[in-house]
Amino acid sequence: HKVIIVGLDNAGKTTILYQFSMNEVVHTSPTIGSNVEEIVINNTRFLMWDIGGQESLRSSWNTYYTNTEFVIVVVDSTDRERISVTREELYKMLAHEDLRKAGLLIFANKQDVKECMTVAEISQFLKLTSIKDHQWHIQACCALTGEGLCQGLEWMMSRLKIR
Ligand SMILES: Nc1nc2c(ncn2[C@@H]2O[C@H](COP(=O)(O)OP(=O)(O)OP(=O)(O)O)[C@@H](O)[C@H]2O)c(=O)[nH]1
Ligand SMILES: [Mg+2]
Repeated sequence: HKVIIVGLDNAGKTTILYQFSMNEVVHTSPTIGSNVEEIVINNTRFLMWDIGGQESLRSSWNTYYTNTEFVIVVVDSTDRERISVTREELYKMLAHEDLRKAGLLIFANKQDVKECMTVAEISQFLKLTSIKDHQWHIQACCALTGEGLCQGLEWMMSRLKIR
């Protein structure tokens, strides 16, 4: 199952990818292009593409969309200034033909930081309840400790069973 991990630069996408594949916090630098890892959970294989989020790279996110079953959007919960940029990018993606059937998992990352936005605040900013044409789920997490990441994967697994 093909999964893409997107979101603004510095959101924690690469940190999440390597928590999934190695159970470790790796030292990251901004991703240019992408990283890909295979993750196997209960005999289910996910091919996860972690894509660089810098502004100049966002226009090429769409080259990764073909056959994507899940989009993981990683939000830096401490970045109140740019949540509206995430919202724009989110709705642009959801409108793309190649992602018509994709499920949407949102990670509200960096929950370890004091005074970060809560899941409720992020849901509201992103207007998630207005999304009717995609299955979606939002999950609080901390990529540094791994907290919340398994719950996100469990949601994806549960969607696969329904289909
Ligand atoms: N406090 C805190 N910092 C985190 C967390 N997750 C990631 N970070 C830090 O955020 C910074 C950016 O993480 P990356 O994983 O490189 O971010 P990215 O989304 O891959 O960024 P690009 O590749 O530029 O798109 C790093 O310094 C991470 O250590 C978290 O849950 N809490
Ligand atoms: Mg990265």
